[in-house]
Amino acid sequence: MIFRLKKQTLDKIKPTRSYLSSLVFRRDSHSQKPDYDRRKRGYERNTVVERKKKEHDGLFLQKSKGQHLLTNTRILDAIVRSSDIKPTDTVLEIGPGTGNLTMKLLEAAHNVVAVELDKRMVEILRKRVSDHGFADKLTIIQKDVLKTDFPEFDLVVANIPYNISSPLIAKLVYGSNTFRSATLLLQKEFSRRLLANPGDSDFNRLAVNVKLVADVKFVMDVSKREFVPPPKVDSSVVMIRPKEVKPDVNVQEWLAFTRTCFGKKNKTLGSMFRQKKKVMELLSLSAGRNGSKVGVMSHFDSDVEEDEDGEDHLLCLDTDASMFKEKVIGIVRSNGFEEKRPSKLSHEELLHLLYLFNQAGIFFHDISSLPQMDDLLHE
Ligand SMILES: C[S@@+](CC[C@H](N)C(=O)[O-])C[C@H]1O[C@@H](n2cnc3c(N)ncnc32)[C@H](O)[C@@H]1O
Repeated sequence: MIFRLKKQTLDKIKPTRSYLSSLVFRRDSHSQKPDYDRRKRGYERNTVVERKKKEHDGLFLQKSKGQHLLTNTRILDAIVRSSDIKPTDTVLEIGPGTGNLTMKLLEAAHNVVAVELDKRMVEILRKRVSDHGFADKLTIIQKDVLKTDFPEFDLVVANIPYNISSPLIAKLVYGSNTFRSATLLLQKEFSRRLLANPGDSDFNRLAVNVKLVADVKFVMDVSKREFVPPPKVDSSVVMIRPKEVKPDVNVQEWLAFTRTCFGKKNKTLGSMFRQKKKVMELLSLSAGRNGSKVGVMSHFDSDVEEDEDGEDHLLCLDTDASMFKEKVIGIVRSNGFEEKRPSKLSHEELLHLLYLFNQAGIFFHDISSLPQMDDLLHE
């Protein structure tokens, strides 16, 4: 068993075998083996060094909560400058941690609403803010940001935990709050995906969904060395600005449609909509919408064969299903989409294709399931 140590104690530790085994790794005196294995000692000494790296002012930082604190003042200032905060603004900060960014935001904004999951962080933040005389300007909500209804705010500025990037951005851009912009520190790779445009090789479902309703601008890259503890990957700051005029489309229908279109990388729309599984799924969803019952799924489970492209073909078709498949393919073909790849299409083209499907009574979203706003990325 390894005991947790205070920072002061850790600072005193010299990584020598005798000191570590006497102080750090002492179990109870009875169970301690006199000839403790050398390799095991080395491993445990490394563990202490690793633990020490994850400690910040005596606070153990948890990777599972994405606790990588941004410590470089120059970068914190640059983020605040690029966020375009007005002195009258209410800023929403997600994951304030110990308050490195919060302090800067409090100087620039009228007030800050900070949503933080970790009680220990909340205590440190509260004390730090009140020591600097800013307590009146800060509201802390100690909750999981994904399960919190936001109060009104003008801007979001945050160094967020990377593991919730996709659902959090979905909550912001497809949620009910109106705001000017969200300046977010994200994993570099994720921000590149978010910034991709139609025609780019990496244009993807995340970008197509976010950019339907918002503009995304690159602000700057931030090296992993600027964080304590350093994460494994570099980061980037991006600014997301909700569009003033958003397309008139059912969001759930759009999200389900893009899940289909971007589900298989590099497939043409023709081959996508020829897949047996997809045709049957659409038939079932659309029949449900149009008020008729279909029980055709089971007819086909045993009547499918795969060609050399890995595509499923229906061999023995029920008349309804066969006609439905022709209808689906007909829409894709007659509008010139058959040979196109979704990553090459503009929003206008994708919206037009969805419109054509819906007009023909073909739907993508299962109205009996719960709304899935957090699903921007998953295929
Ligand atoms: C990357 S750290 C940023 C800390 C601070 N803003 C900074 O820049 O130094 C992310 C913070 O988000 C908090 N956090 C993680 N998951 C959260 C969630 N679901 N809701 C709210 N806060 C969360 C963590 O506890 C941590 O303090």
